[in-house]
Amino acid sequence: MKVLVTDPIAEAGLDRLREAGHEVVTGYELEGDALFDAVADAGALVVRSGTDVSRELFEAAEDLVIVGRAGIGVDNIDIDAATDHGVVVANAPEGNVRAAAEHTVAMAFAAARSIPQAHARLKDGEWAKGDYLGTELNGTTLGIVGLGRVGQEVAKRLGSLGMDLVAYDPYISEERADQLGAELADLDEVLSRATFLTIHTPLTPETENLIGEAELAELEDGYVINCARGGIVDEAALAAAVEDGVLAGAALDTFAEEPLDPDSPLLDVDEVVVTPHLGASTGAAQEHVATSIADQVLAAFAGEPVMNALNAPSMDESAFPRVEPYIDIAETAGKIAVQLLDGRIEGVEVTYEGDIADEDIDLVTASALKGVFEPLEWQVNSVNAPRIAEDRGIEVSETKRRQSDDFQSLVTVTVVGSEDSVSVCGTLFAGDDPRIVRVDGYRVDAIPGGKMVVARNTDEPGVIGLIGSVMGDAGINIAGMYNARETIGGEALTVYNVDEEVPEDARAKLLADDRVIDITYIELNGIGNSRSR
Ligand SMILES: NC(=O)c1ccc[n+]([C@@H]2O[C@H](COP(=O)([O-])OP(=O)(O)OC[C@H]3O[C@@H](n4cnc5c(N)ncnc54)[C@H](O)[C@@H]3O)[C@@H](O)[C@H]2O)c1
Ligand SMILES: O=C(O)[C@H](O)COP(=O)(O)O
Repeated sequence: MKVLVTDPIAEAGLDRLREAGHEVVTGYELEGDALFDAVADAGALVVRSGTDVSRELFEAAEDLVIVGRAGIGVDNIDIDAATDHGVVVANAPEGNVRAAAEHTVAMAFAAARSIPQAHARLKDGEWAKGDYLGTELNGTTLGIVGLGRVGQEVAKRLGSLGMDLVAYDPYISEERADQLGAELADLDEVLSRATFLTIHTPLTPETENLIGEAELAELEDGYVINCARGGIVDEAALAAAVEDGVLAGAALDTFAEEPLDPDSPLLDVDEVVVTPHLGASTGAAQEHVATSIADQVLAAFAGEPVMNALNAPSMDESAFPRVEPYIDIAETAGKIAVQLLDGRIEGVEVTYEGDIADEDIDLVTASALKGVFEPLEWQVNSVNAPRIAEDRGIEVSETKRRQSDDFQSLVTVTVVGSEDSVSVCGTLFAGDDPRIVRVDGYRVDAIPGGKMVVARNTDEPGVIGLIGSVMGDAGINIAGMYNARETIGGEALTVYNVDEEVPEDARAKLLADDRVIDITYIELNGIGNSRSR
């Protein structure tokens, strides 16, 4: 597969992709049409914060399976569009946390002690010792906005340097804050108590311009440090507040527009320290995020769960072997069930019985939905199948039962229609042998793969013979046949695994016989299921 890498990542990550046999194409300068052309045949796109991964880009990227963000922030990626296009978005949320926290600490000291300014003057030959009277961090209060991964690491470091910690984060528990020695408070209180305010939230509609002119004024004579994302602090208001002496200083690593405009007012204010988004730029952090993303790209290519997927079910690696067979079984069951249903789909129920009920089954349910929607939709996969259900108002439910009467594990996919519903059950026999064991209430024993015919007919002598001879005349080899009936002389259902496609005319010939109620032909491998009833 082609992996397009549009922001620089560590060589270790690129090597891992190459060693797995993929073509790695780097295009750090790509923009506009050139970027769209380059992504057109890419299976994966790997980015940092420098690439705008827009809806238009997804539209141009027909083969794209995954966008890997070698870092944390995904505000440059349209995740909604990725989901619509069935593309997994994954990031590397752990690898650069300590680097970002250390940079934040460095920026706090840089602003408090005017290190860059004094350094620049001394380099110019000026001994400006009398011009700088710094602020001690020890004994002052640090206000933390966003007590997530980076915020917590900053709390540990600056707390241990003697700062009092007060944090604003509506999504963190009191207990966790306590463990860090931080007091939780609302934003106003944080602003009124803090001398240093450090920002560690993602950029979201909720956090955009969270810190504007009014908030800065509350921070009276304090310092703002932003190593999270530009746009959370209003840059013009910040420049003015420092310039006017409302604040003592600021230190910024991230900006609303990057690269920062050389005409930005921030650059005109001496007490504003800036770095060009360097928080994650350490060798260790870059190697970590690059290899993490490479591994996730390889997992996506192999159809395995992607560890840090943001828009797809993810799964613990150690659980995957136990769950993997049921992913295919559920997809097949969904595919069969939907094709046996008459009328509109109103809901999909997936039931897990036995050992499988103890597992993380999000991916199995997503796969069942993929099976249900695949005959109806192009480009459906386990990423966008839950979205398709939601968009269409199709209710999805999961039920788990630890007991299973007949099987060690059983997965049942029920497609609920406006008038009727159809259930298909699958299991794994000993020796990892997958089987469809019930179709619409009939006990069968069919292989869930290849080409399949499900026939419903009246239970009379000669019908199976008729089906066999029509198939034989059409040159179709029957590999397996599983017949079940309601009552003697009632309705019967037979599942045939066949080696060749069953042509339209053969199906028509069967349907012309009154004893045949319906014939459904299903191709289980690949898109292009056809159905004839
Ligand atoms: N400068 C850099 O190079 C660099 C490096 C790493 C991370 N970052 C950025 O740092 C930020 C934090 O990263 P992280 O890994 O700690 O993320 P995280 O998701 O672990 O933590 C973010 C925290 O913000 C909180 N939050 C969300 N909305 C909030 C709101 N409206 N008000 C208050 N709190 C809110 C969340 O509850 C969460 O605890 C992100 O923006 C990330 O992109 C920058
Ligand atoms: O969100 C992140 O991971 C950091 O901001 C780092 O961004 P970068 O990978 O573009 O340096």
